[in-house]
Amino acid sequence: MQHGASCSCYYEVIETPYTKEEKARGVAARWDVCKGQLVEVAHCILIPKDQYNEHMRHTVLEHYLFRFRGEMLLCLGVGSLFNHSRTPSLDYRIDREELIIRFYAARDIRQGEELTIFYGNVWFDDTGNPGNLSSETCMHDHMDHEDKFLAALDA
Ligand SMILES: C[S@@+](CC[C@H](N)C(=O)[O-])C[C@H]1O[C@@H](n2cnc3c(N)ncnc32)[C@H](O)[C@@H]1O
Repeated sequence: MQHGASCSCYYEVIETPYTKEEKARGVAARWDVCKGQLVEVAHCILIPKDQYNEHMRHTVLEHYLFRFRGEMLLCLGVGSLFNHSRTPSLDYRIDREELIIRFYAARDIRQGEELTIFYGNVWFDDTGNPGNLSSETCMHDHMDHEDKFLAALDA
């Protein structure tokens, strides 16, 4: 079921009953998307390290931050609503200078399919159960992710 007004973009926000938020959402493709297609350009807010350590890591936002080379980014818009999958339909690249995350189709995606990203190995097992999260570990661990993405595009 769609939430809110529709738009001309590639996605729509959907309900995801398998996630446990009070209002559980994810993102789905509004139509077929080809591998490599740029799906979303999301602007981010850089979280100063001291503010992250003293405040944000103790809040729900800890579950929404992207870590990039030791820094924390809060991704605006639907960039914060992509759920995790071990076989994600999206990959992403972080532009630290512009504070932008670009999300690309990691493979051909069918209309209605959920748009997911890979959060990193610590978060969920294949059944969606919480993984071995430590308070030091943040949601989207970008380390060595770009190589994987570029390899996928070249395949
Ligand atoms: C970045 S948010 C994703 C959007 C979130 N579903 C929402 O409605 O706000 C990350 C949170 O979504 C949930 N989540 C994401 N992927 C999941 C999955 N594969 N299985 C279960 N919960 C998931 C977890 O609660 C996680 O803390």
